[in-house]
Amino acid sequence: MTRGTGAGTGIPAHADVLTVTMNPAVDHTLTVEEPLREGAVARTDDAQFDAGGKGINVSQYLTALGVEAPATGFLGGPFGRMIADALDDDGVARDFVEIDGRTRLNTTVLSPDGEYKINHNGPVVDGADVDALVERVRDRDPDRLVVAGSLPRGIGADTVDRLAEAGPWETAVDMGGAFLDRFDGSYLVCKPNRAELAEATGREIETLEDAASAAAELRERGYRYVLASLGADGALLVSDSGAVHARALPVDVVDTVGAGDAMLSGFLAGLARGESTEDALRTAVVVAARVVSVSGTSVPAFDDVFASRERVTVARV
Ligand SMILES: O=P(O)(O)OC[C@@]1(O)O[C@H](CO)[C@@H](O)[C@@H]1O
Repeated sequence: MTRGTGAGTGIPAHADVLTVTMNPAVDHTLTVEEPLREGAVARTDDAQFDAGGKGINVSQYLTALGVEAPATGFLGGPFGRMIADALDDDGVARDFVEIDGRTRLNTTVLSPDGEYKINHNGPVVDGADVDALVERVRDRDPDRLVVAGSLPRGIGADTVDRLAEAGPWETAVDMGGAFLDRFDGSYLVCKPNRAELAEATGREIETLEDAASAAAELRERGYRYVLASLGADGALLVSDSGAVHARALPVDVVDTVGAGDAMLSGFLAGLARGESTEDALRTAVVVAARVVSVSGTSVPAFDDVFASRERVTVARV
């Protein structure tokens, strides 16, 4: 059955966490047995389609972790309907603004020689769509708002500040490095990866100490926490009490798509459960390890995530 892309059923009147994905995507993951060759057609039986876009992934991961986290943003066209249907099927509440443009399709190719990702820039969104989105967020009056992923054409960093300042909620952002020093508001947390941290601060990041001092500099620009995802080097959390590093867990990586979203989800789930920030960092690392062990942005089993956090070693930097 095809349903509309706007509001689903079961959207709560008040949300603990509400995610905003302004540029959602269907994530198309293809696995090929041979490296791609120019001029040759690669064929595969192995194709997967997931509802994606960073905020949508956070909603899916948080919902699976037991934290109610409806999703909003912009959806349109056939891929928008696929995403709406997938969220309904997975029990993730949604309340999107329907746009005239088409939601995008992003492709990941998993090949023996590596992981290739191609992201479309997405549709154009206009001022009336943004006004409608601000109203959706106000209607849900969340405790925490997560604004994540790239912005569709026609939208700038000021829209993120507008969403953050439209009510009393705390806002987490997960966006490209070029944006992270452009916001005027105060934010709960940002989650750069190493490249984004380097881009946001104009610094070279080679060591953990480099990452910690770049994150401390970024924090001064309006974030209570900077949660930096460092891939195989684990994660770093910088707050007003200094920098803490968590080692990554050993894991067989299938692909890294969604790893950062998983890390932010684990951190927010930890905070929602009243964990200390160090324990929330541990939870973040466990959730990210689970997500990289499955392909695409599908949701892995999270059964004993909270018990497993004791396996993560943390140390002050
Ligand atoms: O183009 P953006 O918005 O920066 O990133 C979009 C995206 O790559 O991020 C998610 C993984 O983090 C995927 O679900 C999705 O395809």
